[in-house]
Formats: sequence, C-alpha cells, structure tokens
Amino acid sequence: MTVLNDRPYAKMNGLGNEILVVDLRGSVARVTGEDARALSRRRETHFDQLMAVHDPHTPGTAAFMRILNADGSEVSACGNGTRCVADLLMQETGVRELALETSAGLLVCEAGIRPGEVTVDMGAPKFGWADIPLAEAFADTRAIELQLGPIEAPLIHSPSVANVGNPHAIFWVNDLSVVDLRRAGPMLESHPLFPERANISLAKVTSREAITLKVWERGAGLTLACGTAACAAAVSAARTGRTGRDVIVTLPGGPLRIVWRESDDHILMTGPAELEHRGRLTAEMFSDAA
Ligand SMILES: N[C@@H](CCC[C@H](N)C(=O)O)C(=O)O
Repeated sequence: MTVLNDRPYAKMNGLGNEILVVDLRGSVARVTGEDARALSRRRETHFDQLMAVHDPHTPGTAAFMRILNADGSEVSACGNGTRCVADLLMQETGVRELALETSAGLLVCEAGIRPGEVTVDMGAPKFGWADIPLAEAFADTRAIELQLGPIEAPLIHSPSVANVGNPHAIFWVNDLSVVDLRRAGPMLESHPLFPERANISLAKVTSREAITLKVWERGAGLTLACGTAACAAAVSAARTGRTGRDVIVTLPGGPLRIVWRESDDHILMTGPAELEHRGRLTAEMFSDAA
C-alpha cells in the first residue's frame, strides 16, 4: 500500500496552470517521481506541477514545499504553484502574509486585494551563464547564440536566458505563432546547450508595460500559464531595454503583474490562485489499472 494513501489533496490552478497540492504535513511520506506520474495521468488529479507540502524546516516558515513536474522530475521553483499553496495556507490560518521554503530558499507571500490574489517575492534573478546553467560560456546572456530554422533566415533566434529559481530561455518574436511550440518546445527544452533542460518561451513585447507570452514548460509541455516564465520574460525585457521594470505579462490563461524592484533586485509576481476541488489520495490511484 502506498504511503500516500489517504493523504488530503487540493486540485488548484493559477491562470489555468494545473496544480495539485498534496498535504504531507504531520507525516514522513514523500512523493516519488513515479507517484507523480501516476497522479498526473488521472483526470481528477491531473496536473502540470505537484506541490508536496511538508512540515516547516525553518522556524517562522509555514511549510516546506517539494515541486514535481508532470514527468516526475523535481524542480526548485514554480510561481503559480507557490501562489496556490500560499492561498490555501492563508485560508487555513487566516494570516495575510507567510513564508514558504523550497530547496532554493524562502518565498515571502502576501495576500492581494482581490480574493485568491497573492503576491510572491520570487527573489533575485541570476544571469551568469553557469547559473542558468548553460553548457558553454556566454559573456552576455541577454542574447545567446541559438536559433531554429534555416541558418540564413532563422524563425526564432538569440534568446535571452535567465534563472529565476529555474532555467528559462526567452525568444523575442513579433508573431507568437511563428513556430509551433508543441513541435519546437521539446527540441529546445532538451538542447545540448541546457544541461538541466530549460523552460522555453516566445515573448512579444506590445508596449513598455506589456508582454504576451507562450510557454513550453520543462517536464510539463505547453501550459496555459507559467509564473516563473513570466518573471524571466519580464526581467529579460527590462534588462534588454524593451520594457520598464513593472509589466503585465499576459499568458494564454490570463495576466500576471511582474515588478522587478530596484532597491533589492527582487521580483514580485502578483496573480490569482483558484481552488477546483479537494479529495484524498487512495492506493488505487497509484495502480497501473487506474
Ligand atoms: N508552472 C511553473 C513552472 C514549473 C517548473 C518548470 N516546469 C521547470 O521545470 O522549471 C510556474 O508557474 O512557474
């Protein structure tokens, strides 16, 4: 019998990015990659990211979170999932501010003006080639050498790269359908330049304050929204002079506000979290027959 049997879960979403929150507080149970893949295959627990919520490791924090993609890989950041967990724990305890911990550090979360709205301090971005990480040295990561399509007339090229807790490549385009991300995404995600793979975005800057974004997520595929991709696109746009530091990033699932604060270099992401249903995990959810 799986150790996850009878654990409570909440099916949520952040702008349509499907999030499964599994509450493991008070137990020593851990979600394996295989568990995650099994849950993701089921309709009622289907997810892009699974947020496993554990008892806090650090005094003063509300919980420790492990994050797994639908393919079972473990990662250290998920913007939409963080808002979902924060909203759930804020509803549970009545607080309007709390800190969550991941393997990458602390994330301070604050309730917004509208119900379900949360602002997360995502910390400072990293731009060094080894921090992304890239497989080879690039002095300037605002535009690296990578292209798709014919050598003399590439369809997309020279992405900006950033690490906002996870690796992102942002291709600047005038037309978001210039390439089919369903086909191009898997190739670029696993390109030899990205030793830990990467999240791949097409970004269209529509004004100094607005970006439209489509994302192919590492380990999950095309999603309706990706919080960290919105952060990576916003800081990369500001860094390359395309926008200011306070932008609305519109994804297929809707908009996120991203502010890259000058005083401490931190990124603030604001957007909604929505609860769809709650349930309890059962042993049969992990069996092949399910
Ligand atoms: N949907 C997420 C990002 C989740 C992790 C990503 N797929 C990765 O592998 O780095 C978000 O909202 O940030």
